[in-house]
Amino acid sequence: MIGIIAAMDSEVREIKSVMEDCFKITHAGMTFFKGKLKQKEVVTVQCGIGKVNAAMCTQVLIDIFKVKAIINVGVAGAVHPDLEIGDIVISEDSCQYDMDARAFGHPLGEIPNMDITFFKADKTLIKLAEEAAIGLKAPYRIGRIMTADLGVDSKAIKEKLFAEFGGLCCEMEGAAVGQVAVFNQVPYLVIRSISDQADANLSNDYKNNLEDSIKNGVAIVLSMAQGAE
Ligand SMILES: C[C@H]1O[C@@H](n2cnc3c(N)ncnc32)[C@H](O)[C@@H]1O
Repeated sequence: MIGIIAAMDSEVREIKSVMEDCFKITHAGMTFFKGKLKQKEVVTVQCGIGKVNAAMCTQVLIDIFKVKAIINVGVAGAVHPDLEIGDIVISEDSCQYDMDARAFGHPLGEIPNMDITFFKADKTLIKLAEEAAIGLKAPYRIGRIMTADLGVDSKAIKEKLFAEFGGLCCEMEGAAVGQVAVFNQVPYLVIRSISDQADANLSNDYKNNLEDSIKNGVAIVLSMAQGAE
């Protein structure tokens, strides 16, 4: 069983529309759709926006649904200067850049007393996603995804983030899924499609590109399901 987590309703709707034998289970206020995607057993869920929602949802997928791998799909703001709207970012790892315990002597982004800043994604899932992107001729990059409970709409913030962490894009769930998955030793991957440039045009970009960007990300997940053993 593979868990697919998305923050938003339209992402789940896209995936659900191609699932078979689908039924609904509600847990912790979230609706899980269990069924088959290209013959693979999957459970798809809308976790809502933000790190706490994403973390809660990931733990439920692991404990209740016993998933063997987790894919978080969604949209993100571009941080790497060469990324364009619609491009795909595949996580090599992820970090929580709003974890700031520097006042207690810990580096920015490090989870205090746990000695970890970057949550490594699963190599096999990375390869599957890359093959899917190549197959779909979708422009993609593999690299770091940066997560916080913050919508980034400033060139200054994104430049600071790039300098500090070298991440490709910013969003609000990936590294929360990453932390829970890594601590539970469950393979995970984040796939993001760029919906905006994380700058002052955020609200316009986001509104105009959301639906197309969502489709790009979901297409990768569907193609991965097709290709996986
Ligand atoms: C608002 C939703 O879209 C993603 N998202 C898309 N663009 C950005 C951005 N510039 N900053 C933060 N999150 C973003 C988040 O992950 C969240 O789920």
